[in-house]
Amino acid sequence: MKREGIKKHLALYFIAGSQDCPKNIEEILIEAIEGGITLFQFREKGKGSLHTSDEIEQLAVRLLQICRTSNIPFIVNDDVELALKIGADGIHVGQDDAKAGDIITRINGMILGVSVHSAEEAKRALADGADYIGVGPVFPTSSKEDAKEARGTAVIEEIKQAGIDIPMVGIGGITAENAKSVVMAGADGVSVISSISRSEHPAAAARALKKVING
Ligand SMILES: Cc1ncc(COP(=O)(O)OP(=O)(O)O)c(N)n1
Ligand SMILES: Cc1ncsc1CCOP(=O)(O)O
Ligand SMILES: [Mg+2]
Repeated sequence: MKREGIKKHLALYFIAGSQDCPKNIEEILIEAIEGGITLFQFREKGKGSLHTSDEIEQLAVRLLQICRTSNIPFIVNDDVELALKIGADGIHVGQDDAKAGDIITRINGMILGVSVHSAEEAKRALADGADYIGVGPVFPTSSKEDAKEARGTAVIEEIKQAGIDIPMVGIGGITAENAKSVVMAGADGVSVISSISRSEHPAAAARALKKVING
């Protein structure tokens, strides 16, 4: 699945690691899938995350199995080796991670996502072979300790206006209340952590987001 094929999966892109989940992450993922998420990223990092590589790999495999039974593509954040080892569907890297241009030859057609914060970075991600970009933080977030300043939908609009043709999601502080503005600005979908993972009812939270995005 490359650029055009990925667009439909970007509609509601759920990201989580155990640190984001007040209850069992597997239960939350199952409920999020019930609610209609279209893509999942395993992002085990930051305060409260698992420590050992064995624990992380075992959790990744369990979550991958859940996604496989529902045909939800499974993306690994940051860790190219883990993505390759467990046979993930894709890898997501940021500007401070392994460089997209360097890993593209190693990932054998896996989906490649890249985080960008400007039109310039979006242009480079496209040239490096990224299948999609994550743009943000759009709104302030508490889920990423080293998040950059939130820039609203301005960067999404800049990328669209510059004619950089690459599938994209907005990320950071997105809720059912503000998701529409992200899609209206030109994103193909939204990526969320806490709106789903910290909801008392993850399925209902995903459903509410989906309704706004599709509506
Ligand atoms: C879809 C999506 N967009 C952006 C990010 C952020 O990636 P990065 O800047 O590398 O930060 P970390 O998530 O690694 O802390 C993402 N993970 N997913
Ligand atoms: C991983 C990441 N990258 C930019 S903001 C962010 C965190 C998004 O989490 P939330 O949806 O809870 O604001
Ligand atoms: Mg990263």
